[in-house]
Amino acid sequence: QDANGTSPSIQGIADSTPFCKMDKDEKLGPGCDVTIQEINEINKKIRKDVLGLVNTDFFKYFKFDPYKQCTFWENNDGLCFSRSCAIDVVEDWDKLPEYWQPEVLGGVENDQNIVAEDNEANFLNQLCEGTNGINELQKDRDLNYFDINDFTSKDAVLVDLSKNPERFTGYGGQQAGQIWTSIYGENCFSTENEEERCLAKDAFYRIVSGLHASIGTHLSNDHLDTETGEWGPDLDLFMARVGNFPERVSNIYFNYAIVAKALWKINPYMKELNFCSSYNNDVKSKFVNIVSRLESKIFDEDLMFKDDVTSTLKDDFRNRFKNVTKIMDCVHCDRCKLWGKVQTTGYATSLKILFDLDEADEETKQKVVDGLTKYELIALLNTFDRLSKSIESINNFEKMYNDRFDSENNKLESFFNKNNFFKLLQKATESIRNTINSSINGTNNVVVSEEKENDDLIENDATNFNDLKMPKKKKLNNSRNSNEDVWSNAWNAELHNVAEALRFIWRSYLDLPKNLWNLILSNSIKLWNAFVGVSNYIKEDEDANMYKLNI
Ligand SMILES: Cc1cc2nc3c(=O)[nH]c(=O)nc-3n(C[C@H](O)[C@H](O)[C@H](O)COP(=O)(O)OP(=O)(O)OC[C@H]3O[C@@H](n4cnc5c(N)ncnc54)[C@H](O)[C@@H]3O)c2cc1C
Repeated sequence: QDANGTSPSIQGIADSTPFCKMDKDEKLGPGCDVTIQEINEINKKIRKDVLGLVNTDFFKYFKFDPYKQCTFWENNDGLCFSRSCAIDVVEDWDKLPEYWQPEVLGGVENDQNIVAEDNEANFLNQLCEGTNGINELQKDRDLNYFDINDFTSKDAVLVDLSKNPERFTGYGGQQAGQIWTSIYGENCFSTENEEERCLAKDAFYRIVSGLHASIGTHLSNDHLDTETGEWGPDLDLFMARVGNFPERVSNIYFNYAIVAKALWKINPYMKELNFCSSYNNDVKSKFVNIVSRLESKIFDEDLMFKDDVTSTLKDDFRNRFKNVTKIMDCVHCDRCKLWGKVQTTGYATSLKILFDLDEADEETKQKVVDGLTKYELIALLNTFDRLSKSIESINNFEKMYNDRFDSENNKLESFFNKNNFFKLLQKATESIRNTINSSINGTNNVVVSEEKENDDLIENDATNFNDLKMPKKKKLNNSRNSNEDVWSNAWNAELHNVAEALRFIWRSYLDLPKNLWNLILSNSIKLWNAFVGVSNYIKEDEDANMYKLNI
């Protein structure tokens, strides 16, 4: 055992756990001057505010079109019939809080139909004081990494995200597999510059894999136990989907860095916009509180798409990511589609802010910041919350894993180190070996050896078996040496054998008259029976056991 009391074999197992394989003090990769440990610390500090923010009335509503056609393959008809796949849409406007009612919001007449017809876009715009807050949907589509039609469709619905949590839905199988394959398949860029392509490919893959792993973390963290009917974390599922793959865990942190940097980058402009202050002062302070904990070094977006040569690559990247957001239309499970849209739009917004907003250039500022829609902001914040929640869950799963690992180690240790079956078996084997040796060398050795084993057992396990009453140890006279014992035993045995033989002869002489008398009597009876004819009636040599009862 080492200084910590851990046996080398167990230490070896501990070193090879997936969590140990992750170096928490190593930087997350090129472009990220931050470690997993540092992100854990940041996340702990801001988690409460992030949660508070996504539950405010501004950030908890999202608009999307669940009926939009899948444009990537035909015959995409199919439905997820599980209740967990369904979404609850905001329909009953009367039940919304007073400040959500149309007459309070910008003097719209008390006519719910107007709100419905105008689409909720108008409704939400007024929530943030229209032009004073977030601008109308941006028409300049070139800069977008998502499909802007998602929010202009007349079939789009408004959903309260807090009432439709991202969790296990049961969606999976071939359809889900096809979606993931298509998404990963978008990671294919055409450029001569090998280095740029590698960086773009790597970033694209990490974003998609981080999204995939984050979804896997949520569905494992909020999983339905079909036996008890209760929702809760499933450690085995998490390990199978994410925990056993340090690379996937690291990609979640990478995505956290990307979205955090995008938030950091728009922070100065949020102040300018006097963001939604008229409806909820708390929102702004929470936002500022979160962003003030983030640092610029968390992600260096300048490493990618550095010069003009890369602008084609950037366009390619943008179009391919836009495809990822559109592939979400092919998802059969509405709940998964909703969160898929929220998060891909959140990443799309981050990429736009990171790669197209040049703080030194007023024109890009106009294009990017002033053009941000509230849906992008809602998606951005909610995506950050999803990642923040994933990181919280990963830390929680790590604790669960270590607790289980420790308790299994303890069991393993006590299994091998205490007086368990295998130890007793080992002792029994030694004892048998000694017995065999003793029977070859002499009988007393067996006794001595067994006694010694008993003594050892009692002494070694005195602490473990205090409650057990063991028989008193026999004290043996060990003064004679073993050779003397052998000869004296042999002599005594021989004497004993001779005495027994003499006793047998003497006993035979004593019994002779009685035996002679019995013999004469038995033969006389036989003769008499023959004389009177009984011998024909009973066959004496017949086995008595052969008689049968004929009842
Ligand atoms: C957009 C979308 C949203 C979804 N949302 C939900 C949801 O909210 N709730 C829910 O219960 N299910 C959701 N699903 C389904 C879920 O993601 C899985 O597809 C499903 O649980 C089946 O999992 P699986 O083990 O078959 O492998 P999948 O997760 O489907 O993965 C397929 C293959 O991809 C590889 N892979 C897995 N994870 C990664 C990773 N992080 N990085 C790189 N490669 C990886 C593995 O080789 C794996 O075999 C969603 C699916 C999609 C496409």
